[in-house]
Amino acid sequence: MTGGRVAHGAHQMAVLEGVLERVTYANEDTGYTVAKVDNGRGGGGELTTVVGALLGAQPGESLRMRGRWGSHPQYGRQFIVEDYTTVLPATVQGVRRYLGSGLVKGIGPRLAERIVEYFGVEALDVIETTPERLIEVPKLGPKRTKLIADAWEEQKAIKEVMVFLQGIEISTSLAVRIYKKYGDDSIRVVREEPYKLASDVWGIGFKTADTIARAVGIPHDSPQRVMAGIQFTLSESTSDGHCYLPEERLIADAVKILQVDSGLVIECLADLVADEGVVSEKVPGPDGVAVTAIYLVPFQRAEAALAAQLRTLLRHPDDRLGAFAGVDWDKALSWLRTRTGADLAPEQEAAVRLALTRKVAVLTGGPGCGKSFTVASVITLAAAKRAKIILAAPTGRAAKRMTELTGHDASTVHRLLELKPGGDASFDRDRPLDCDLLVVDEASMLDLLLANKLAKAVPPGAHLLLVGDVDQLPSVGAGQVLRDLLAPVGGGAGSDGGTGSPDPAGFADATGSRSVDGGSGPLPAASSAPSGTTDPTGPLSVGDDPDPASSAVGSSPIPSVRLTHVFRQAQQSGVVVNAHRVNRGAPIALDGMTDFFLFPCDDTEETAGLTVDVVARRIPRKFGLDPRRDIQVLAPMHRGPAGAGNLNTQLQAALTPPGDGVPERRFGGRVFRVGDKVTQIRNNYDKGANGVFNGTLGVVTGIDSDAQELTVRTDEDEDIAYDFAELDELTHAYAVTVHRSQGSEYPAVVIPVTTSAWMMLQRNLLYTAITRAKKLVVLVGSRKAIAQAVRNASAGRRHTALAHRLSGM
Ligand SMILES: Nc1ncnc2c1ncn2[C@@H]1O[C@H](COP(=O)(O)OP(=O)(O)OP(=O)(O)O)[C@@H](O)[C@H]1O
Repeated sequence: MTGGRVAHGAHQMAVLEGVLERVTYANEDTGYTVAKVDNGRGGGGELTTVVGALLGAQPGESLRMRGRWGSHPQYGRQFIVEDYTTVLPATVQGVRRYLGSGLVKGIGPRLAERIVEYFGVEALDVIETTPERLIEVPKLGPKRTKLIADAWEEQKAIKEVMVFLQGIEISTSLAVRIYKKYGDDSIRVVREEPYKLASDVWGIGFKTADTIARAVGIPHDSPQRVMAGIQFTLSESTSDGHCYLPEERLIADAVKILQVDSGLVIECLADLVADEGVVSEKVPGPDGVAVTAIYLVPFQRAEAALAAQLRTLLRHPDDRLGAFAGVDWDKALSWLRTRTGADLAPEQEAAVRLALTRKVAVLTGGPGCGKSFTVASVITLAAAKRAKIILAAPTGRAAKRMTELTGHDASTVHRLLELKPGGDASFDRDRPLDCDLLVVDEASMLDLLLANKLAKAVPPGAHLLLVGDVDQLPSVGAGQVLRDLLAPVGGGAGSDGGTGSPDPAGFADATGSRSVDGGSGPLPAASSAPSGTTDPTGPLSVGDDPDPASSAVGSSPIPSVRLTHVFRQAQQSGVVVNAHRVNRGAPIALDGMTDFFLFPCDDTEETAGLTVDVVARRIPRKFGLDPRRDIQVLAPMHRGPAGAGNLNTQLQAALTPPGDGVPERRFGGRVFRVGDKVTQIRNNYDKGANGVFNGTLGVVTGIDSDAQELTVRTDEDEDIAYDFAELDELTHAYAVTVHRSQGSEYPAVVIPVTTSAWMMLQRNLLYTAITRAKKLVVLVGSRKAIAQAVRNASAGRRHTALAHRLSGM
């Protein structure tokens, strides 16, 4: 079959068969691939160049490609592939390559060699019809024989589905996923309900489902298509951070995406609302005028539930930190001073009191303002009262940092709640967490869905303290929870500082053996209540703050404090100073800085090259930092010459180049090598002890072609195995986008800023990037672009109604 016959058909369509020898280039976005095929011509191993959509084909596979011959001005004669199928090879050489390519789990190149040596060209036949004979191969044990037989059976079952799916141009890895999801029902689902794939199968979105639907003959204006398209439009908008879309905007966007009449969209939208496929609700829009908001169901439920739960928590009559209701704060704080060795600033003091006396509270502030110090103080006081404390953060890195700063164990929110595939959590309203105080750091990263799950799991009577910097980029997922919690209602000024009247009760001794019963004392938190309130748990709408020290966040329904004072130590840091300058719109200061640099460069491509040089040579030389471990490139965008994608390619070439004995594995347009810095790009609940989550960083430590596995040692020191077919869950992480870096800190941060990223040049983006650095920031790029970013404070507004729902509390 690999005889290299070339048959010319009508319209110059030709068929080429041969073994895929190697992939020269593959664009993972478009699937465009350039590869070399051995079609048996020229004897001396001369290879034919083929180009086209070959994504998913692996070296070693025998391909039957349809297409036409063409000629490239530079590369000469080549075969342009229209479509292809995988065929079984018929020569010893082909069988060896096929078996050794990793297609069959349990067989790697060496074992393939041995099997083919023994059975010759019959090897595939033997595996197919009498797999038990494999045991005849020297040193092949019964266990391995069985493994191979099973893997082959699975392959066979998948094959029929594959043939069908490949016929409609679905890549092998997607076909495997479709098969895993629906099994023998796969062909029916694909034929009759292709849009179901978009919601059921990771890696298939509306666009792919739409292509499949077209291929199986679903009409362009079928209601199935339009409804799926409306939901897709909403789900796209949630990726932009919106929780809902105003009806008119949804219709306009859906018309554009679907290319159908608005009348049809309006009709199908009405049906969707009636079928509860989406929720329609009147809410106040950005300028206060009511709009009809259309939500995907989970987002509307989450928004309503989160507001309701915060209200329940805030108002609940029980108080698990009731001891603090009657505490003598002077005593408590002076005791605290003996433990920490420093006085709290007045605004920090206000925050500490708020956290311990109000059941829901928010602490915000920029770098160097002492958020961590304040949190540590809250924890120290609560621990002295033997409170059960839980600490968590949205990312593993943030949790690790919280542990370091407080000396108490912190976990990720995902692990804390034991989130499972599909999004269910072990802990929720029916089975709340066992704690008196839950502190969540980096709360700006909490998206609506996660915040809702978190709030649900807080036991009534416990305290929830959310800590974060509201000026950071909002969460990657939909919503802007922290910002909404701080949103002022009405025109009221001042935040509430939670100041309380002194209580005669003394603070617990250092051992915490004596607990203070505050039940009979006045409730300090009520200080900000409108006078005359009788609600023992304090008011829900907070009035002016009598404490001048805490700066105004505005009168939000959720008690909050914003720290504004930058501590002296932090003022020495160029990173902190410039973060604050950027945040208030002042130009970046470089004079005399020893930890903040700019390498000016106006050309985008040169900026990329310079960035690589800074990471691979300049910083390591001057600061002795390790380019992989200590330095992180944070790019405003993924695309473009100075985007994270291209920088990853260049940084990989500089830091982890190909070499003899460096194992590698190609997937799509990427090559993974041992030593590569990588990151997980989806939540996978099946991996590791408790799942591996989007954003987890790691290093590739092994590539095993027999087991068809690549191993990654994560930042959390866990070894995670990836089947070769799962490598689309990983991407290189030498450079990541600023959005992906949220909640992480790195010793050194390098930020390429070019005018070509103009759309992304926003103040909170640059601010977020700078604040990720612990010791060193190097900007590379255009002064103009940097100035533009600093000026542009118009952070895109997100459509959410959480603030509105909270204001109704
Ligand atoms: N009350 C205080 N008295 C003296 N120094 C303080 C006080 N509070 C904070 N600091 C110091 O100021 C610096 C910044 O504090 P911290 O790290 O807590 O702030 P932060 O940058 O806001 O925290 P994070 O960004 O981790 O939330 C630290 O060196 C800290 O020790």
